[in-house]
Amino acid sequence: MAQLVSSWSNGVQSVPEDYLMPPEKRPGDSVSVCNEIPVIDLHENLKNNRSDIIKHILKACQEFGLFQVINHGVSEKMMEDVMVLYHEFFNMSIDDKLCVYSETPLGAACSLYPSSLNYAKEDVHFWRDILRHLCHPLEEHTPSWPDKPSRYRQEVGRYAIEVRKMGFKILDLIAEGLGLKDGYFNEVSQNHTMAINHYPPCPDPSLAMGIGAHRDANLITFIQQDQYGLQMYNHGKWMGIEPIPNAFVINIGYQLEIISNGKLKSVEHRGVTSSTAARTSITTFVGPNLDHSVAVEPAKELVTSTSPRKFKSYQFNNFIADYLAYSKKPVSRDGTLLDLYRL
Ligand SMILES: O=C(O)CCC(=O)C(=O)O
Ligand SMILES: [Fe+2]
Repeated sequence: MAQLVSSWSNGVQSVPEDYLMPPEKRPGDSVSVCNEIPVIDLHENLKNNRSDIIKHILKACQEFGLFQVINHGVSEKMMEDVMVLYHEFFNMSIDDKLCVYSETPLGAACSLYPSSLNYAKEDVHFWRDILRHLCHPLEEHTPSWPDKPSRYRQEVGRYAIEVRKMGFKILDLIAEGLGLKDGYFNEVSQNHTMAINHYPPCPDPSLAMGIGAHRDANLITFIQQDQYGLQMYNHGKWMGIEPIPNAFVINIGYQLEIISNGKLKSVEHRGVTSSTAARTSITTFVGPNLDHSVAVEPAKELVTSTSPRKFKSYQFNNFIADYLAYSKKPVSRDGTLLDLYRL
């Protein structure tokens, strides 16, 4: 239990040695918030011009691999309530958190753990705690979820349903933009996992990381954030993502890059800490299940004589094994995990 950052960091005056990032992995010079990252108003655009919004989304996925959406259909009240619920959750006593704490979170239906799935083998830890659980099918998974605060299962269950609906709506817009049929991504979207990150205030944010540079292994990710801290790497530099109340940040994962035959780009991103404010991000990962039996590969419709196939076919569980092995390697901008899958 002592490993949860939220259980020992309150009042700590300096960053403990096993949280000191090596210089090349530290946040570096001050990063400014980027105003060019598209903020797409789904309500206005869908009402007035569906084809414009599709173009807008595709352009964002090609240029940045990331965009924000507002008026997305998930109720603002629900988003606010769930954020308050998670503040309460991470402020609960250690004893209350123990019910879901796990030192071996990999493969668990629900667990609360520090840093990453790899804590025991890490040289340096990240300055965060994570509550992670499966969400689909809902009835199957809610019994494994926390039962404190007492409204947890009901409120988060409703939130998961709404975010899933929004997710499919956005995936259908992306499918249409790529020239794929409605519902094209349904089969590779059966895994719906929520990971709620909590980054307590850190005595020296220049020396630690909330989460290191990475790309997401899944198809697409939806993030609700309450404070600044998320950054993406683009055009040779790190850029901050502005926290917009009631918006979702949407970022493209490796599977969407591969299935789109490289037309959409996965985005490298990371999270920094603050010395004054705790940060909570409610992350929803959508992608294939680990036991997804059909090979993942570029959509046949996107492979043509002018756009030859770029990636091999593979089983998703093998990809995840490579992803976990790769994430332990030193950061290098010369290549990505995708090089292993390129033809
Ligand atoms: O905290 C965030 O905003 C991002 C977290 C993240 O990138 C992840 O959990 O994969
Ligand atoms: Fe991520």
